[in-house]
Amino acid sequence: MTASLQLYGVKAPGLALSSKRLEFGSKGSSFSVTLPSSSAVFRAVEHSCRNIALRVSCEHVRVDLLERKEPETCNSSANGKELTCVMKFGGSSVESAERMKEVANLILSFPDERPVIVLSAMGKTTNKLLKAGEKAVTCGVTNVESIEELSFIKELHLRAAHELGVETTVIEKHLEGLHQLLKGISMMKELTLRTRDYLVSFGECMSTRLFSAYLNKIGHKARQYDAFEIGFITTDDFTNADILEATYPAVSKTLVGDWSKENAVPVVTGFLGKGWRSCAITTLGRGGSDLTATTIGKALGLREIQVWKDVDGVLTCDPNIYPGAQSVPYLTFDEAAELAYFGAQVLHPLSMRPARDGDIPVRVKNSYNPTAPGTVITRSRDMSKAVLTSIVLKRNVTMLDIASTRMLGQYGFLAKVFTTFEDLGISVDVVATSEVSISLTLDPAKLWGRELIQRVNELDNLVEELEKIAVVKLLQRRSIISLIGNVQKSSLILEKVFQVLRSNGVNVQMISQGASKVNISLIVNDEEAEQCVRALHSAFFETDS
Ligand SMILES: Nc1ncnc2c1ncn2[C@@H]1O[C@H](COP(=O)(O)OP(=O)(O)O)[C@@H](O)[C@H]1O
Ligand SMILES: N[C@@H](CC(=O)OP(=O)(O)O)C(=O)O
Repeated sequence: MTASLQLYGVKAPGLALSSKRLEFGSKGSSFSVTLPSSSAVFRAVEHSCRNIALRVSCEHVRVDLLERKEPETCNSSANGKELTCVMKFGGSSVESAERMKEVANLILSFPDERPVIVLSAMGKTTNKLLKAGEKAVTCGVTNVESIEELSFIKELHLRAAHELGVETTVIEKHLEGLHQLLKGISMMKELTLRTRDYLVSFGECMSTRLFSAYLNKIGHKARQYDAFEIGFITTDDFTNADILEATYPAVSKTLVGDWSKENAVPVVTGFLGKGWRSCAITTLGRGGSDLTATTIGKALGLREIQVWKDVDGVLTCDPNIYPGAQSVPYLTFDEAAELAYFGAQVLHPLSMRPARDGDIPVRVKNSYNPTAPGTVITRSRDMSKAVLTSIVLKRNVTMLDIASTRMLGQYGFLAKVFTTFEDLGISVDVVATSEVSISLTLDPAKLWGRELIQRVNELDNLVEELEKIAVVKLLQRRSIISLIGNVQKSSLILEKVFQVLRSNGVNVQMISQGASKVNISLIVNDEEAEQCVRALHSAFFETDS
């Protein structure tokens, strides 16, 4: 049999290839390929070859050869009907068998859609897995059995299998694997980031297997996929990996290829990928299934990406801060990205990128209230009447006031400050500058993700370094309140903001109107922040003016 193979690969950014020519050979066939030297990602060369698939790694480049038996078609199927959209369901949407049944009904209630389904782990499984891992580090091998979270996860998934009426065998291997892994962690007495990612992957691997088995049971043909097996290729930044370009053709090839042979609904694990260098399972950061969904949307050029949550779309503020938050009907990709980046849990911070690149609308819907219109996110929208869209709060932020001691000129000062951040690998969030001083906040997600001791050392080093050229004030426990909206109307927004803050006796410690044109950020003390958000919400969204 002759199979047509497509070759693609990923070159590590910034690395020169030691060899421009790679040679492959296996089972009676061999061929070589010249690698483009400049591009970070290449996708090249079609070969006829007797082998079906082989994987080659060399020092600076990884190359996957994927089976392809037919010339690449666009998204079409045996019966000529293409996949139409992605439907992603978060943990809250699939927290029990009952919810999975409702989600299945929901999917079937759109007979004109031929969706790719992306699922997160059931309910709070990811948190429980992490907790179980932490306990395993200290509890001793003989006590792993009695880790409460392990029993909870086992019971949750086995009960779900029973209630869905599917064979428990679909998840038994994973439950056993999880148990073994926890024993391993407990023997090693350590939980590395790499192991954490492997550990949490069990959640999505099991939820998708259960759901796919259920769809098949009710007569709706489905096929389960582990994202890390179908070409989700990522950086090796365990717990916070980024999707690499090579993912798009690979994912498209597998999903479209399989669909064209048999119209089985693809059910894909959210959140997971495979490190391009390590080949180990990676995760895309908490809430990463949104990014899985938008990546598939772009890879397949689908009409729409739907993310189904437990709220009526993106809301005017976090409903946990103010339950009266209202749903926002329209957003641009830029607004949604800014909102997610500045802390709105509802969307993964990087999830808008593939949707924006592919210009694919994202619809945020409520699986508990499917008739609610939700939020539609597109490239542009009518901003003529838009003032403020949403208020976002990011807590526990560290702020630095850095005032030049005038040992350096203005240019030298700014350059030195930012070089210091670069050298120490610390990300900055919000910045406001004057000629001789800078106020800025440090990205808490990056900083607080690190071990406490490392964090404290890093801050000490940072201050020490900056004190060579400046007087530095380190201010902890601050909050960023981000006002997402039409910055063209900033005077109007700020007028109202300062009225509200003044009447609430709140002092703003820093203010920044970013280049994004959709965000004004205010820094206040942590303890005043929630009250501020509520007052601002009431002024902007609950009065007529
Ligand atoms: N501005 C906001 N709009 C909507 N939800 C928000 C907002 N800010 C915070 N949230 C929280 O985000 C949750 C939904 O996100 P998430 O838990 O990641 O959903 P899922 O797990 O279903 O993907 C909501 O239940 C809500 O509590
Ligand atoms: N299960 C992962 C990934 C995810 O996206 O979850 P959710 O869709 O429930 O936010 C997490 O908890 O982070």
